[in-house]
Amino acid sequence: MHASSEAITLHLHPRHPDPARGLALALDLDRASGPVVLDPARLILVGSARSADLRIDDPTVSARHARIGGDGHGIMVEDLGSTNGTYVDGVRVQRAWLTPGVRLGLGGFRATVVARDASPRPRERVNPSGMIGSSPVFQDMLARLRKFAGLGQAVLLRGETGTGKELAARALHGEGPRAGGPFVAVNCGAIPEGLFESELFGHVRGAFTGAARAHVGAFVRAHRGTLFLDEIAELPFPLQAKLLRVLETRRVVPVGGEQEQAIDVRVVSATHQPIERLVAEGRFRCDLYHRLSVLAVDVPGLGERPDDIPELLSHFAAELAAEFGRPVQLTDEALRAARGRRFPGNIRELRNALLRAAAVHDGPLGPRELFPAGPSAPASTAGPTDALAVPRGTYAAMHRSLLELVVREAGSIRKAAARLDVPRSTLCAWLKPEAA
Ligand SMILES: Nc1ncnc2c1ncn2[C@@H]1O[C@H](COP(=O)(O)OP(=O)(O)OP(=O)(O)O)[C@@H](O)[C@H]1O
Repeated sequence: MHASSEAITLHLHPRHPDPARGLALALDLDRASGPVVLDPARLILVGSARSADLRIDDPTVSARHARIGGDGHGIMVEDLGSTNGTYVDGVRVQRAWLTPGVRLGLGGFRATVVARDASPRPRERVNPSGMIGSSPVFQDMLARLRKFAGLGQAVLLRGETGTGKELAARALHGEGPRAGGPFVAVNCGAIPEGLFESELFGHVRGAFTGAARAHVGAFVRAHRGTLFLDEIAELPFPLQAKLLRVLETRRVVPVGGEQEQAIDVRVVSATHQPIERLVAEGRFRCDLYHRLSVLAVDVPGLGERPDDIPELLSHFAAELAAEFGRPVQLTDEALRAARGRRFPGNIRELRNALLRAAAVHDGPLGPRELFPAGPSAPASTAGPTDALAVPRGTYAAMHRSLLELVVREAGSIRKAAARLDVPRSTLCAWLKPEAA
């Protein structure tokens, strides 16, 4: 997912600025020199360029990354077309007010906005990375994320498309000890097969035709931070072995190069595919799967937390109101209708429905404005979607399909192996296609 590649950039208004406090802000960069006071009467240029007023020496920060300054009402940050984006509480923004307590991200660099003269304090325990939702299933997931954030191990995020896996990855990064390091997101589903190696590990100049310049790979860019590998199931099979080697040796060699480079990276990966089934079918390496899923988090779809839908809609309405500079209101009827609807594209689909409605209609938005295509099948009619059909073929094929069924039922190969009382490696071997 793609907060970083979304077509729409929000002009976010995270909280209404309180002029009394909003004008007395400082930026806590976690430096020994203490927070940098933000002068409401002055615009400062923030970036990695030597000439920047506030220089941040970080490879993910652009030379002229953002501008921060007062406009008489409060202090704002404005992205200046940076490569890796400006984030407020985990949401990519073009422009946003800064208020005490918000987490400002410049590329992979993180800083906290604090009230001037206030000593930096840990953020109150609100949902991390601006993730909205109060339902028990969602709060359980957040509790898991918080617990895992402090650990160094790899995390696999599983969940349907649009459920917030990238936000969850950012939360793992932002709430953990690597928060000051870079967060680098790579969408494995969007990289042409021939470029994978170079994207992940980099290449030296002249490594292949067209490689006129050296390229720093994602692993090196994520050094001391987090590498988010989205759509990990799309990683071509031959690359899976290479990725495994890098994870085991903690060293990368750029394409065409000889020099190994040590890397210290936490890998968080995500998939909306039934990855255990892909492992069972021999399409995803079992050993890599185990490497990536030391810890796993299931990000619930909206179908599992319909009670959060009104809250999410109200949150997005407030964001859009700030962007459009006019109120965006939803009727109670619209909120009720949304709660009873299915959203296969989950939160992304929900937000886009509101965005479309708010762009077209000025007044309060009812069900008809929000869902002009008419009612969808109510949420409760969603039947079982992907029951595994066991083929009536050869004994070997049926045997494998039944094992796959056990893996899916159990939720992981490890659990399935425990249920069958066989070592994990044995189950992996049985599941290989050639074993059928
Ligand atoms: N809990 C949440 N609260 C507020 N906004 C959310 C939440 N979860 C997701 N979003 C928003 O929904 C959109 C989709 O989220 P995200 O890209 O993280 O999903 P994803 O699961 O990674 O999607 P994909 O599988 O398609 O890559 C984003 O705009 C994100 O900001």
